[in-house]
Amino acid sequence: MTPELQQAGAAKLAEFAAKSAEGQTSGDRSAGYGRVLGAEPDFAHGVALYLDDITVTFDGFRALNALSLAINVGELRCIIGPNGAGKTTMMDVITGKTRPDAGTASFGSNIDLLRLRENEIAQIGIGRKFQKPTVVEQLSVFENLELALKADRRARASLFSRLTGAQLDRIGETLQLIHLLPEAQRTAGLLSHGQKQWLEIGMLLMQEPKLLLLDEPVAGMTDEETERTAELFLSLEGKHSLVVVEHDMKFVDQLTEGWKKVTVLHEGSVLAEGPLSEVQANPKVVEVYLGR
Ligand SMILES: Nc1ncnc2c1ncn2[C@@H]1O[C@H](COP(=O)(O)OP(=O)(O)OP(=O)(O)O)[C@@H](O)[C@H]1O
Repeated sequence: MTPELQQAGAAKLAEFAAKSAEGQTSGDRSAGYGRVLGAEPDFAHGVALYLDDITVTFDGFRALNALSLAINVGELRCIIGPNGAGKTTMMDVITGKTRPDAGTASFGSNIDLLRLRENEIAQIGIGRKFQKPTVVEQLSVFENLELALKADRRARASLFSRLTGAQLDRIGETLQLIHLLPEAQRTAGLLSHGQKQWLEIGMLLMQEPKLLLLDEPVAGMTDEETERTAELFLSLEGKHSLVVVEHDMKFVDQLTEGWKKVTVLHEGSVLAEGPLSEVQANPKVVEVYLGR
Protein backbone atom coordinates (compact mmCIF):
# COMPACT_ATOMS: atom_id res chain seq x y z
CA MET A 1 0.00 0.00 0.00
CA THR A 2 1.36 3.48 -0.85
CA PRO A 3 1.80 6.12 1.89
CA GLU A 4 -0.96 8.18 0.23
CA LEU A 5 -3.34 5.28 0.47
CA GLN A 6 -2.35 4.61 4.04
CA GLN A 7 -3.00 8.25 4.82
CA ALA A 8 -6.35 8.18 3.06
CA GLY A 9 -7.23 5.01 4.93
CA ALA A 10 -6.28 6.55 8.27
CA ALA A 11 -8.34 9.66 7.44
CA LYS A 12 -11.35 7.52 6.62
CA LEU A 13 -10.98 5.53 9.81
CA ALA A 14 -10.70 8.76 11.81
CA GLU A 15 -13.79 10.16 10.09
CA PHE A 16 -15.62 6.96 10.85
CA ALA A 17 -14.49 7.03 14.48
CA ALA A 18 -15.76 10.61 14.81
CA LYS A 19 -19.15 9.59 13.43
CA SER A 20 -19.29 6.67 15.86
CA ALA A 21 -18.49 8.93 18.78
CA GLU A 22 -21.20 11.36 17.65
CA GLY A 23 -23.66 8.48 17.55
CA GLN A 24 -22.76 7.53 21.10
CA THR A 25 -23.84 10.90 22.43
CA SER A 26 -27.04 11.22 20.43
CA GLY A 27 -28.82 7.93 20.92
CA ASP A 28 -26.69 5.66 18.76
CA ARG A 29 -27.44 2.15 17.66
CA SER A 30 -26.28 0.34 20.79
CA ALA A 31 -27.98 2.83 23.08
CA GLY A 32 -31.15 2.59 21.00
CA TYR A 33 -31.05 -1.17 21.02
CA GLY A 34 -31.21 -1.39 24.80
CA ARG A 35 -33.53 1.55 25.19
CA VAL A 36 -36.16 0.62 22.66
CA LEU A 37 -35.91 -3.10 22.28
CA GLY A 38 -34.42 -4.88 25.19
CA ALA A 39 -35.14 -8.07 23.32
CA GLU A 40 -33.88 -10.16 20.46
CA PRO A 41 -36.30 -10.87 17.62
CA ASP A 42 -38.34 -13.98 18.33
CA PHE A 43 -38.27 -16.32 15.34
CA ALA A 44 -39.93 -19.27 17.09
CA HIS A 45 -42.88 -19.15 14.69
CA GLY A 46 -40.53 -19.41 11.72
CA VAL A 47 -41.38 -16.00 10.33
CA ALA A 48 -38.64 -13.39 10.00
CA LEU A 49 -40.70 -10.50 8.66
CA TYR A 50 -44.39 -9.72 8.66
CA LEU A 51 -45.91 -6.82 6.78
CA ASP A 52 -49.63 -6.48 7.27
CA ASP A 53 -51.95 -4.08 5.50
CA ILE A 54 -49.23 -1.49 4.91
CA THR A 55 -50.34 1.66 3.13
CA VAL A 56 -48.02 4.50 2.14
CA THR A 57 -49.41 7.60 0.50
CA PHE A 58 -47.40 10.34 -1.21
CA ASP A 59 -49.50 13.43 -1.88
CA GLY A 60 -52.62 11.32 -2.19
CA PHE A 61 -50.93 8.68 -4.37
CA ARG A 62 -50.86 5.17 -2.87
CA ALA A 63 -47.35 3.82 -3.37
CA LEU A 64 -48.24 0.87 -1.11
CA ASN A 65 -51.84 -0.21 -0.93
CA ALA A 66 -52.70 -2.55 1.96
CA LEU A 67 -49.57 -4.60 1.28
CA SER A 68 -49.26 -7.86 3.26
CA LEU A 69 -46.27 -10.12 3.05
CA ALA A 70 -44.47 -12.66 5.23
CA ILE A 71 -40.88 -13.87 4.82
CA ASN A 72 -39.83 -17.05 6.61
CA VAL A 73 -36.64 -17.49 8.58
CA GLY A 74 -33.87 -18.51 6.19
CA GLU A 75 -36.07 -17.95 3.13
CA LEU A 76 -34.77 -16.43 -0.09
CA ARG A 77 -37.67 -14.46 -1.61
CA CYS A 78 -37.53 -12.67 -4.92
CA ILE A 79 -39.83 -9.70 -5.45
CA ILE A 80 -40.57 -8.63 -8.99
CA GLY A 81 -42.90 -6.08 -10.52
CA PRO A 82 -43.08 -3.19 -12.95
CA ASN A 83 -41.50 0.20 -12.33
CA GLY A 84 -43.44 2.10 -9.72
CA ALA A 85 -44.97 -1.07 -8.22
CA GLY A 86 -43.77 -0.05 -4.75
CA LYS A 87 -40.73 -2.32 -4.31
CA THR A 88 -38.39 0.40 -3.08
CA THR A 89 -41.09 1.93 -0.91
CA MET A 90 -41.59 -1.48 0.69
CA MET A 91 -37.85 -1.69 1.49
CA ASP A 92 -38.04 1.88 2.84
CA VAL A 93 -40.84 0.89 5.22
CA ILE A 94 -38.96 -2.20 6.46
CA THR A 95 -35.81 -0.17 7.13
CA GLY A 96 -37.60 2.77 8.78
CA LYS A 97 -36.86 5.29 6.05
CA THR A 98 -40.56 5.75 5.27
CA ARG A 99 -43.35 5.58 7.82
CA PRO A 100 -46.58 4.03 6.56
CA ASP A 101 -49.96 5.70 7.04
CA ALA A 102 -51.43 2.41 8.16
CA GLY A 103 -50.53 -1.21 8.80
CA THR A 104 -48.07 -3.16 10.91
CA ALA A 105 -44.54 -4.38 10.31
CA SER A 106 -42.72 -6.73 12.63
CA PHE A 107 -39.38 -8.46 12.76
CA GLY A 108 -39.88 -11.90 14.20
CA SER A 109 -43.10 -12.07 16.16
CA ASN A 110 -42.15 -9.48 18.76
CA ILE A 111 -40.36 -6.45 17.34
CA ASP A 112 -42.51 -3.63 16.01
CA LEU A 113 -40.42 -2.10 13.23
CA LEU A 114 -42.65 0.95 13.02
CA ARG A 115 -41.48 2.11 16.45
CA LEU A 116 -37.78 1.99 15.56
CA ARG A 117 -35.45 4.43 13.87
CA GLU A 118 -33.41 3.50 10.82
CA ASN A 119 -30.21 2.94 12.79
CA GLU A 120 -32.02 0.82 15.35
CA ILE A 121 -33.47 -1.36 12.62
CA ALA A 122 -29.98 -1.91 11.21
CA GLN A 123 -28.81 -2.78 14.69
CA ILE A 124 -31.37 -5.52 15.28
CA GLY A 125 -30.19 -7.38 12.21
CA ILE A 126 -31.80 -5.97 9.08
CA GLY A 127 -29.18 -5.11 6.46
CA ARG A 128 -29.95 -3.30 3.23
CA LYS A 129 -27.98 -3.13 0.06
CA PHE A 130 -28.84 -0.34 -2.29
CA GLN A 131 -28.44 -0.60 -6.03
CA LYS A 132 -25.32 1.55 -6.16
CA PRO A 133 -22.35 0.20 -4.21
CA THR A 134 -21.14 2.47 -1.42
CA VAL A 135 -17.77 0.95 -0.53
CA VAL A 136 -14.96 3.24 0.61
CA GLU A 137 -13.03 3.50 -2.63
CA GLN A 138 -9.72 4.63 -1.11
CA LEU A 139 -9.48 1.70 1.27
CA SER A 140 -8.46 -1.84 0.40
CA VAL A 141 -11.00 -4.64 0.18
CA PHE A 142 -9.71 -5.98 3.50
CA GLU A 143 -9.94 -2.56 5.18
CA ASN A 144 -13.51 -2.12 3.99
CA LEU A 145 -14.45 -5.38 5.67
CA GLU A 146 -12.49 -4.40 8.77
CA LEU A 147 -14.37 -1.11 8.90
CA ALA A 148 -17.71 -2.88 8.59
CA LEU A 149 -16.73 -5.31 11.34
CA LYS A 150 -15.76 -2.49 13.64
CA ALA A 151 -18.97 -0.60 12.92
CA ASP A 152 -20.63 -3.42 14.79
CA ARG A 153 -21.66 -2.36 18.28
CA ARG A 154 -20.06 -5.47 19.75
CA ALA A 155 -16.65 -4.47 18.41
CA ARG A 156 -16.87 -0.71 18.75
CA ALA A 157 -14.53 -0.55 21.73
CA SER A 158 -11.80 -1.93 19.52
CA LEU A 159 -12.04 0.52 16.64
CA PHE A 160 -8.31 1.26 16.64
CA SER A 161 -7.15 -1.95 18.24
CA ARG A 162 -5.67 -4.91 16.44
CA LEU A 163 -8.01 -7.48 15.01
CA THR A 164 -8.37 -10.61 17.11
CA GLY A 165 -7.71 -14.00 15.57
CA ALA A 166 -11.44 -14.69 15.45
CA GLN A 167 -12.07 -11.39 13.67
CA LEU A 168 -9.33 -12.12 11.14
CA ASP A 169 -10.88 -15.52 10.53
CA ARG A 170 -14.27 -13.92 9.93
CA ILE A 171 -12.84 -11.48 7.44
CA GLY A 172 -11.01 -14.34 5.72
CA GLU A 173 -14.17 -16.45 5.50
CA THR A 174 -16.13 -13.52 4.13
CA LEU A 175 -13.44 -12.76 1.54
CA GLN A 176 -13.69 -16.34 0.37
CA LEU A 177 -17.48 -16.27 0.29
CA ILE A 178 -17.60 -13.10 -1.81
CA HIS A 179 -14.87 -14.35 -4.18
CA LEU A 180 -12.47 -11.57 -3.26
CA LEU A 181 -9.73 -13.39 -1.37
CA PRO A 182 -7.16 -12.77 -4.14
CA GLU A 183 -8.15 -9.07 -4.15
CA ALA A 184 -7.90 -8.55 -0.38
CA GLN A 185 -5.17 -5.91 -0.60
CA ARG A 186 -6.53 -4.23 -3.71
CA THR A 187 -7.90 -0.70 -3.45
CA ALA A 188 -11.68 -1.00 -3.58
CA GLY A 189 -11.93 1.81 -6.14
CA LEU A 190 -10.08 -0.39 -8.64
CA LEU A 191 -12.54 -3.29 -8.44
CA SER A 192 -15.01 -4.05 -11.20
CA HIS A 193 -18.63 -3.03 -10.66
CA GLY A 194 -19.57 -6.62 -9.80
CA GLN A 195 -16.71 -6.99 -7.35
CA LYS A 196 -17.74 -3.76 -5.60
CA GLN A 197 -21.24 -5.15 -5.23
CA TRP A 198 -19.83 -8.33 -3.67
CA LEU A 199 -17.64 -6.30 -1.35
CA GLU A 200 -20.65 -4.35 -0.18
CA ILE A 201 -22.53 -7.58 0.45
CA GLY A 202 -19.49 -8.78 2.41
CA MET A 203 -19.59 -5.59 4.46
CA LEU A 204 -23.23 -6.22 5.29
CA LEU A 205 -22.40 -9.79 6.25
CA MET A 206 -19.74 -8.62 8.70
CA GLN A 207 -22.64 -7.27 10.78
CA GLU A 208 -24.29 -10.70 10.81
CA PRO A 209 -27.72 -9.56 9.62
CA LYS A 210 -30.62 -11.91 10.10
CA LEU A 211 -32.51 -10.37 7.19
CA LEU A 212 -30.85 -8.97 4.07
CA LEU A 213 -32.69 -6.68 1.66
CA LEU A 214 -31.06 -6.51 -1.76
CA ASP A 215 -32.22 -3.99 -4.34
CA GLU A 216 -31.40 -5.03 -7.93
CA PRO A 217 -28.10 -6.61 -6.91
CA VAL A 218 -27.07 -7.74 -10.39
CA ALA A 219 -27.91 -4.56 -12.32
CA GLY A 220 -24.90 -3.75 -14.50
CA MET A 221 -23.15 -7.07 -13.86
CA THR A 222 -21.72 -9.35 -16.55
CA ASP A 223 -23.38 -12.74 -17.08
CA GLU A 224 -20.57 -14.47 -15.23
CA GLU A 225 -20.78 -12.05 -12.30
CA THR A 226 -24.55 -12.52 -12.20
CA GLU A 227 -24.14 -16.28 -12.03
CA ARG A 228 -21.61 -16.04 -9.22
CA THR A 229 -23.90 -13.66 -7.34
CA ALA A 230 -26.69 -16.23 -7.59
CA GLU A 231 -24.31 -18.86 -6.15
CA LEU A 232 -23.40 -16.47 -3.34
CA PHE A 233 -27.04 -15.79 -2.44
CA LEU A 234 -27.87 -19.48 -2.55
CA SER A 235 -25.03 -20.12 -0.12
CA LEU A 236 -26.46 -17.47 2.25
CA GLU A 237 -29.99 -18.88 2.12
CA GLY A 238 -30.88 -20.72 5.31
CA LYS A 239 -28.34 -18.82 7.40
CA HIS A 240 -30.03 -15.50 6.62
CA SER A 241 -33.42 -14.50 5.25
CA LEU A 242 -33.01 -12.69 1.95
CA VAL A 243 -35.40 -10.41 0.08
CA VAL A 244 -34.17 -9.76 -3.44
CA VAL A 245 -35.82 -7.14 -5.65
CA GLU A 246 -34.85 -7.86 -9.23
CA HIS A 247 -35.92 -7.35 -12.84
CA ASP A 248 -33.48 -9.91 -14.29
CA MET A 249 -35.66 -13.00 -14.80
CA LYS A 250 -32.73 -15.30 -15.57
CA PHE A 251 -31.24 -14.40 -12.21
CA VAL A 252 -34.60 -14.89 -10.46
CA ASP A 253 -34.87 -18.27 -12.16
CA GLN A 254 -31.42 -19.27 -10.88
CA LEU A 255 -32.24 -18.14 -7.35
CA THR A 256 -35.63 -19.81 -7.16
CA GLU A 257 -34.43 -23.14 -8.61
CA GLY A 258 -37.81 -23.89 -10.13
CA TRP A 259 -39.80 -24.09 -6.91
CA LYS A 260 -39.31 -21.15 -4.56
CA LYS A 261 -42.04 -18.55 -4.15
CA VAL A 262 -41.76 -15.31 -6.11
CA THR A 263 -43.88 -12.30 -5.17
CA VAL A 264 -45.18 -9.98 -7.88
CA LEU A 265 -45.99 -6.47 -6.73
CA HIS A 266 -48.24 -4.16 -8.70
CA GLU A 267 -49.71 -0.83 -7.71
CA GLY A 268 -48.54 -1.25 -4.14
CA SER A 269 -49.95 -4.69 -3.39
CA VAL A 270 -49.28 -8.34 -4.10
CA LEU A 271 -50.62 -9.25 -7.53
CA ALA A 272 -49.46 -12.87 -7.53
CA GLU A 273 -47.26 -15.31 -5.64
CA GLY A 274 -45.88 -18.69 -6.59
CA PRO A 275 -43.05 -20.39 -8.46
CA LEU A 276 -41.61 -18.27 -11.26
CA SER A 277 -43.04 -20.45 -14.05
CA GLU A 278 -46.49 -20.10 -12.51
CA VAL A 279 -46.40 -16.33 -12.13
CA GLN A 280 -44.90 -15.97 -15.61
CA ALA A 281 -47.92 -17.80 -16.98
CA ASN A 282 -50.39 -15.73 -14.97
CA PRO A 283 -52.30 -13.51 -17.47
CA LYS A 284 -52.55 -10.64 -14.95
CA VAL A 285 -48.76 -10.67 -14.48
CA VAL A 286 -48.16 -10.87 -18.23
CA GLU A 287 -50.48 -7.92 -18.77
CA VAL A 288 -48.92 -5.56 -16.24
CA TYR A 289 -45.30 -6.64 -16.30
CA LEU A 290 -43.80 -9.46 -18.29
CA GLY A 291 -45.71 -8.90 -21.51
CA ARG A 292 -44.46 -5.33 -21.88
N1 LIG B 1 -40.96 10.36 -2.05
C1 LIG B 1 -41.90 10.17 -2.95
N2 LIG B 1 -42.79 11.14 -3.27
C2 LIG B 1 -43.74 10.95 -4.17
N3 LIG B 1 -43.94 9.81 -4.85
C3 LIG B 1 -43.10 8.79 -4.59
C4 LIG B 1 -42.03 8.91 -3.64
N4 LIG B 1 -41.36 7.74 -3.60
C5 LIG B 1 -41.97 6.92 -4.49
N5 LIG B 1 -43.00 7.56 -5.08
C6 LIG B 1 -43.92 6.98 -6.08
O1 LIG B 1 -44.41 5.78 -5.53
C7 LIG B 1 -44.52 4.77 -6.54
C8 LIG B 1 -43.76 3.55 -6.10
O2 LIG B 1 -42.37 3.83 -6.23
P1 LIG B 1 -41.23 2.77 -5.91
O3 LIG B 1 -39.94 3.48 -6.12
O4 LIG B 1 -41.48 2.18 -4.58
O5 LIG B 1 -41.44 1.69 -7.04
P2 LIG B 1 -40.49 0.51 -7.51
O6 LIG B 1 -41.34 -0.69 -7.63
O7 LIG B 1 -39.33 0.43 -6.61
O8 LIG B 1 -40.04 0.96 -8.96
P3 LIG B 1 -38.65 0.70 -9.76
O9 LIG B 1 -38.71 -0.71 -10.26
O10 LIG B 1 -38.72 1.70 -10.85
O11 LIG B 1 -37.52 0.94 -8.80
C9 LIG B 1 -44.02 5.41 -7.82
O12 LIG B 1 -45.11 5.83 -8.59
C10 LIG B 1 -43.19 6.57 -7.36
O13 LIG B 1 -43.19 7.61 -8.29
